[in-house]
Amino acid sequence: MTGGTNGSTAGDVILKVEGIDVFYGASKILFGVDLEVGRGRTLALLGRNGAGKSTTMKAIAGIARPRKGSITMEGQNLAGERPDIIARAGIGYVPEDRQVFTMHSVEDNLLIGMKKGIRGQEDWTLERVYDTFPILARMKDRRAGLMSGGEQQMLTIARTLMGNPDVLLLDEPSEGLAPIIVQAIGDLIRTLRETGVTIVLAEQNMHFCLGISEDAAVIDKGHIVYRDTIAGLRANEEVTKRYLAI
Ligand SMILES: Nc1ncnc2c1ncn2[C@@H]1O[C@H](COP(=O)(O)OP(=O)(O)OP(=O)(O)O)[C@@H](O)[C@H]1O
Repeated sequence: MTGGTNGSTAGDVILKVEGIDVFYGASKILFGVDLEVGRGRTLALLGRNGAGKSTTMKAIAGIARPRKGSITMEGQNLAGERPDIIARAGIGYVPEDRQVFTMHSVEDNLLIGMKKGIRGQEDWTLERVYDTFPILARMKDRRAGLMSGGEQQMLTIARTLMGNPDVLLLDEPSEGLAPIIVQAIGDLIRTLRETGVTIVLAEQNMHFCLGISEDAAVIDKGHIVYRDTIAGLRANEEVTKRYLAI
């Protein structure tokens, strides 16, 4: 593993992944993955198609079970716990495949996601979500299944926020969306960062992460191969050429 001298996340670490191995059947997919996410920071987990980004996110969210290693949030070990326990510990997960309740209205989708945060905080209310996502306010009575991909992505993020997470996992939120929508999602993530939520953003596209994340980790064939600030990564042509599709 290589990385910049200033490391990735100085200071207070809220989420720590140490040495996790994940298998799908007999195939080993993650090999001792380590990540450190600083409180209130945004970490971009970058890598090519099939590198292991989604599997890492699923392991943190409790959907893929690590066979080895630990995942700690505020010192509590969550590796191998059920997804609902992990969500209750303050981790909000937005999967790649945007899971909205298609037969329900936008507002019902948001209400389904509503719960207090682990510290009892109720920072995200319907009102605040509609303020932050005006597009959802305009569509609140629409059936979620009738929304575009970008709108569904926004709704999935908003629904996850209604659970008042301390850490938000976003798995390729820009995937398959038109450039103008990708830009809107980028703006939204920038707005969310200002609220102090910690974000882990899995992405193939480093350029999307510039100006959104401070920290970067690169995964390749299930190994973390580089950790640094995103600025350090951007300046490292050898690493970006070798491991990222740029
Ligand atoms: N359910 C599964 N069963 C078996 N192998 C899987 C499964 N899901 C993913 N894989 C394999 O695990 C590896 C890592 O996949 P993963 O989805 O984590 O990569 P990724 O970096 O998120 O890529 P993508 O951008 O395609 O989502 C790939 O080789 C993939 O084929």
